[in-house]
Amino acid sequence: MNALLTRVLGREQTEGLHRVLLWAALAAALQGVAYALLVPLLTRLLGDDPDAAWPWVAALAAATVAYGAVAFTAAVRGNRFSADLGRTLHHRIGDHVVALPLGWFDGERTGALGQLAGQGVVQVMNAAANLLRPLCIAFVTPAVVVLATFAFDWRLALAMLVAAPVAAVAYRWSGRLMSRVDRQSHAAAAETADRLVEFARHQPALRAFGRTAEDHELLDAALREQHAKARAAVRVGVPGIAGFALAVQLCFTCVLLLGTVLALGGSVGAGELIAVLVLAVRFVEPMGAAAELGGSLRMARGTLERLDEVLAADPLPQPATTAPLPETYGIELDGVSFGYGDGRTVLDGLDLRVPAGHTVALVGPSGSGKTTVTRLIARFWDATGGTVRVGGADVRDLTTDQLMSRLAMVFQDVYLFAGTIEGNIRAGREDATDEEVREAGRIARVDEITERLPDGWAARVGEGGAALSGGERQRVSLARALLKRAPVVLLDEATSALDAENEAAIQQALDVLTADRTVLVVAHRLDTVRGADLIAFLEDGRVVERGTHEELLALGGRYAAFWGEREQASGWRLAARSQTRG
Ligand SMILES: Nc1ncnc2c1ncn2[C@@H]1O[C@H](COP(=O)(O)OP(=O)(O)OP(=O)(O)O)[C@@H](O)[C@H]1O
Repeated sequence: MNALLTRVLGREQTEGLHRVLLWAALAAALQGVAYALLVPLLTRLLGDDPDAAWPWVAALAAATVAYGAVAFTAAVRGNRFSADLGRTLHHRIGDHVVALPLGWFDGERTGALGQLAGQGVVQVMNAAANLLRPLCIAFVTPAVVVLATFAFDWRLALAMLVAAPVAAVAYRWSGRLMSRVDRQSHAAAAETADRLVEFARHQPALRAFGRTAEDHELLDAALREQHAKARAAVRVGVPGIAGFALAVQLCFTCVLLLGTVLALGGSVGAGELIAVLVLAVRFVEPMGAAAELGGSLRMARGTLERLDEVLAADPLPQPATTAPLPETYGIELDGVSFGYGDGRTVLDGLDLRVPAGHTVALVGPSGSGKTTVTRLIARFWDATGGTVRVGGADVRDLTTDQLMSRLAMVFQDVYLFAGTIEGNIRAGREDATDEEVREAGRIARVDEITERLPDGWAARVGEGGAALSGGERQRVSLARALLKRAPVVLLDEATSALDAENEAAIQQALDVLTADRTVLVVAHRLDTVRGADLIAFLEDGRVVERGTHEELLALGGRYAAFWGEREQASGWRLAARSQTRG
């Protein structure tokens, strides 16, 4: 457990936790001492000379005041520690997650991570603030009570001591039962959370296909599974908790019986018996509370284990020493192989060169790996074989900042941050002047959009840019790329057709963005393909043909066939359009 804590919380916070535990244990011990003082106090009070009780009253008062002060300090420290812990955990998760390869963030993990960083961290914080003290009381107070009883009557103390392992065994048994169902319930809850997020996010698509909550099968199945697990938790959990409570009560009854037998035998007086019974109650009560605390403690432990898994995921390795920044800006892929981890090979010994200042177009059938090539250059993933170089430097020898400062990326799925239009453009280069930001905006014709909006450049774009149209989002993202002024441009051309206004604006911005740059373009427009300095035709993760448009047409191979199909398709589109107009 300690190793798990150190891994997840870090050394400093684990030491902090030990200090909080120490204060809580001290408070619990003082509470035990106060209870123990009841024995001589009650014995004197119920005996022949009640005045002899006064010194014990004073001792009890002193122990109670000391307990109050220490318990208050323990509570304050516990709460302060809990707040620090929340911050630390969020930082640790954040720092680690930003260094993970993008391959780590598949749909399921993202949902689970959200739950872990939100609900999970709160659970651990609550455990630190509200669980440690009662837990110490549950174990330390009874221990002090047993020790005190030894001073008074060793037979009763022994009976309590025997009762402790019985209760401990029952506690472990009920805990084991519960933790199995806890794990299953948690997995079911995480799956339901994922499906709910998916259901909420993809409402347009679901509605378009007439899917309501009832017939969204995945969500429905997840909800059913969660319900079943919740019922199983009750089925298994209730006997566990009841069994533990029974064991505790049995122990108490045994002590009670023994005390009564001893009192009847005359070896213990009535006053002592009452005192010892009070102690016995104080002995079993905190142990009973342990059963309820156990559930929350197990959940906190489960959360720590899941956090441990996240923190154990290998980050994208960063170079030990920083390589000098490349002077030239060509791209080279040498014998690059890659798969997404599902056993399928996506790129298979791929060789590709984009000389500095040239434009290479990647074409090929859908799924041939064109987008994957751009992702490996941007090091969203590391190639499993071969080398990817930018400006002659292996991308693995460059820090993320170095590599990203070289690249401007324009991908199909544009994401805008939920800020203003201006803020989104500025994200391309934070230290750009206002004039530079506006200039980039003007080139991508974002000014035409801001003129229409009441807040102009300060108009908010909504989450992911939802307040703008698809074409408008692309224009803002292009302005962002333009502002970056990176020497290497990776471009995944949009496949979807845009209206004439957006199309013209985007083309104009792209012309500026790619002029005199090293450009690798996943090309879909025939003009882009034809205008490239070199075309690489990809099939099954390899470059099967390369050359200029004319050379490849003359070759009469895969590219020529592809070109023929595309031309025919665009001919059909043109014909269809002129027919509808006519
Ligand atoms: N994140 C991912 N996880 C698993 N497999 C993936 C992932 N992204 C792509 N693939 C798979 O890798 C293969 C290549 O995909 P890629 O997107 O590179 O192809 P593409 O040539 O760009 O296709 P398209 O022209 O349709 O965009 C495909 O079979 C695809 O299913």
